[in-house]
Amino acid sequence: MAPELAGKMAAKAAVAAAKPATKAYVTFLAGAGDYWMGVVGLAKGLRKVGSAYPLVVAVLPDVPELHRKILVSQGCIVREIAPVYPPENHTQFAMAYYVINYSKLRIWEFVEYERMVYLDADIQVFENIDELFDLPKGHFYAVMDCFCEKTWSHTPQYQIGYCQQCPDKVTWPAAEMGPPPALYFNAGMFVHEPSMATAKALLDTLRVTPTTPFAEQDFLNMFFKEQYKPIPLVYNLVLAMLWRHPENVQLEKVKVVHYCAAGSKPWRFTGKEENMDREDIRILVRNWWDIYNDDESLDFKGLPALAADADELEAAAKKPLRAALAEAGTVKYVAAPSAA
Ligand SMILES: O=c1ccn([C@@H]2O[C@H](COP(=O)(O)OP(=O)(O)O[C@H]3O[C@H](CO)[C@H](O)[C@H](O)[C@H]3O)[C@@H](O)[C@H]2O)c(=O)[nH]1
Ligand SMILES: O[C@H]1[C@H](O)[C@@H](O)[C@H](O)[C@@H](O)[C@H]1O
Ligand SMILES: [Mn+2]
Repeated sequence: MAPELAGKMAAKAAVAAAKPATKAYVTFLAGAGDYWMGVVGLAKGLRKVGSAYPLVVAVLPDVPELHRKILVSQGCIVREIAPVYPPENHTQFAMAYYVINYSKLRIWEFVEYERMVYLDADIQVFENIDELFDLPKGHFYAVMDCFCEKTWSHTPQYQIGYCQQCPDKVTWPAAEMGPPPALYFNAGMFVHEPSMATAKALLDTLRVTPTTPFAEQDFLNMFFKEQYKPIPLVYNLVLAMLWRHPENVQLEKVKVVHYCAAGSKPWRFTGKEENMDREDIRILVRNWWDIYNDDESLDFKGLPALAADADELEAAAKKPLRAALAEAGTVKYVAAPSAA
């Protein structure tokens, strides 16, 4: 190659490398509680599977400085967002719940990214899912939910035993109840395209939409009804699928696990809640910890002053799990590597 051309190409490559990524994973963090551990686990999981894109963490103002520093030390891009309040005149006792969940809508404002894959902090990625960034644009991609858990008892679906995961088991009684409900996704994982126009439309619509039990999840389902395209459940295994629809699950093919069933958050797992004593659940929780405890990667390196505090936080958060595993006697607990 002519040296001139090679030089030009090298210059072009340097410009491309210097350009900020236009694709990124994004998660969301609220409060001073222990969800930061979920974000750390997720950041490590994404790194472990060799994701080519960074993890942006949208944080509410109430996330303590220490937690933000831990996330930065894990390679995350921390972005503060303004809280989104639910429409006026709605149940005050549930205010915190709604503020937390509706604030997720701010991620449409991250317009420096053309495409993002949103993942809840209670999600772990066990295989590379970068291919999701290449899906055709113009749609909203997410995995279909399951209606069989008690959390759904307020819905007609649950009351008649209908679930979109097995629509032939109990067929929808269209004669009495009208057309079946639209396909409904779990909002713990989705692929979206940030846009100020969409962000504005979301907030404007929210202002005139009554709150509902599944907060932003119900809202997004309503808002993106026409654009929604289901993707295979390997991209968001809602744990209840394991006992509600085992015939639909091939666990060895699952790439993304969503620890959303009651009592399943790995960092506060006790194994005592319903279904949590299952072997598959215990293994999935252990797999999450294996990634969380993996110190091959960034693991608080370079922030020695903060490490002591981080250790204290981790030790406190791990107590229930250690006790549960010791009790069960099935899993050998491996202490977290030293943060120093
Ligand atoms: O104190 C909290 C609570 C929640 N979160 C963030 O909000 C996300 C959603 O909360 P959960 O994961 O606890 O909720 P679930 O997965 O159990 O519930 C489901 O319903 C919710 C609304 O009811 C959301 O739609 C959520 O994405 C969906 O999977 C968390 O992952 C986390 O990213 C925090 O940071 N701090
Ligand atoms: O189906 C799931 C499940 O029932 C969870 O417990 C609930 O938190 C989610 O919002 C829902 O989508
Ligand atoms: Mn979740």
